[in-house]
Amino acid sequence: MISQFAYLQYDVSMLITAASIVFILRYLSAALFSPLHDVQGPTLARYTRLWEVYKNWQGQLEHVTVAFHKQYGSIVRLAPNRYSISDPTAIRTIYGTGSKFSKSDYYTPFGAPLDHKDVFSETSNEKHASERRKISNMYAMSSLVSYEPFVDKVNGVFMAALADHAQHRRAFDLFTWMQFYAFDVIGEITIGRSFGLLEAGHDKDGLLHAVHVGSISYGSSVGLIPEIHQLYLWFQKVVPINSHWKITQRVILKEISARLQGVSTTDRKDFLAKCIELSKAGKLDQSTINNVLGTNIGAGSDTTGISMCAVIYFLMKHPNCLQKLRDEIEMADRQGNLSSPVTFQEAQRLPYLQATIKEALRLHAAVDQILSRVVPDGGAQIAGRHFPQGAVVGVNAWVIHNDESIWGKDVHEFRPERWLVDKEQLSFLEQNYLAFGAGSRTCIGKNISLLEMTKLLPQIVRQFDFIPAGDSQWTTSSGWFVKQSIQVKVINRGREI
Ligand code: HEM
Repeated sequence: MISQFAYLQYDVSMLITAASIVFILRYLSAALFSPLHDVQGPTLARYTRLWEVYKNWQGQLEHVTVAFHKQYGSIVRLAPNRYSISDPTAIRTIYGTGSKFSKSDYYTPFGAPLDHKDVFSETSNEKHASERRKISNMYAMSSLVSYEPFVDKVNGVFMAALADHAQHRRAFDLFTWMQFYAFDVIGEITIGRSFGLLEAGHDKDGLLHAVHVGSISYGSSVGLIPEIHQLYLWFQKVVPINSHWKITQRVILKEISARLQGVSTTDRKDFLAKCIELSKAGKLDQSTINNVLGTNIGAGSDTTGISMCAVIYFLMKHPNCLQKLRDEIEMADRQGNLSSPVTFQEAQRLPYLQATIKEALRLHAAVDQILSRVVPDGGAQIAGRHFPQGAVVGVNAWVIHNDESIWGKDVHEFRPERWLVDKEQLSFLEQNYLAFGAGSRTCIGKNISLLEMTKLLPQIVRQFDFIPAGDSQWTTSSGWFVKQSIQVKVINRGREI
């Protein structure tokens, strides 16, 4: 009996050793004999995806990627089969019209754990195109007018919160409050009610935490080893855990059911109302509705919060730009070109405001990683070399926005004026601007975020001065989104639009 057990132990250890050798040999041969074996990057990234997972966990991947491009040139290896490209021509090749590159399975863990994927996490180009067609009208410029009253309402609450901070000379974290603002607006626009974060002054229902942990942190790390996601989904079926995704779903399902039963207001033209209308016309099914509402909350809140925080931060650090913006707003007001509150249409006619937003997002793009895509059948020529099909490639906004050959010697300076150029030069800059992504997978919610930013900023900069309440430099931490942290105070200038 004892000797049989010893044999069994021997067999098992032999098996483990053999499996490990096969595993290591597979990795080594892939690293040494791949047609891309000579692409440079951190040594560990040649053999394992864990290097990028570790860097993502450390929260500075955008800076690390920029630094590696400086060291190694236009192609940098991030993992055995993942490459960051800094050559501007790659933007058209990878994301341009008619491109056959598809999203890599990095995106899958960001989506709902359902067979029916949302537009953000769907990897098939065909399925994505059909899903996006069904919902795009709700995000179109023509739909924005119906969302304006919701933005105005939350803007009012936000201005009151700032006035209260000013009156009590209270220091607060700028990003956190911009995040409260952005979540409250997206709540109003999407499900018909604000999440009440500005009024509460804290993440009262744990929604921000749930989105951060369940979608962003989870997606950005598990996306780098997506096989884990399949295991997690299987595990969830066996052990019914209270996942963070379920927390956001509960909020959404509660609102849908209230609306269908006529408990909540039905005369609003928000996303929920539009989805129900489309569903009654047989154009949307239940899971698409859940996906639309969930994606708005997951993809449309932190991004806008980060971007608003960036605009205010850079204006605070550049009083001359702040003054130019104020002059533009006051001039428009004197000429009778600004209503109270400022309409989206009026804000679009404020060129310095538009330039300021673009410049802030250039220097601080919300997303820290490459927008990864899979090289299609037949391979592709990118940045002067052939990539075989199946290789994962992408351009990182932080890298391209730091490229001196595009933006000039003052690439690191905050200078909104760089956007106030003739049509041809502007179109060149915009082709190299990735804050909202590019091509068929470009941000569907861009106009909504611009609606929020361009309406709120004139009000804020006119009425308040922001000053650092401690360290004047923010700190940042990334993991798909690059979130900031800085304590500020506001001073009420006593002027209102
Ligand atoms: C300033 C705010 C925003 C920024 C910086 C931003 C950034 C981005 C970026 C970079 C992408 C492309 C991702 C990729 O290719 O991998 C994207 C896609 C997306 N964004 Fe935004 N976003 C913002 C606001 C919003 C809002 C307000 C919504 C919804 C209300 C939204 C919903 C989406 C969706 C659904 C996609 C996927 C589109 C597709 O694949 O067809 N975003 N966003």
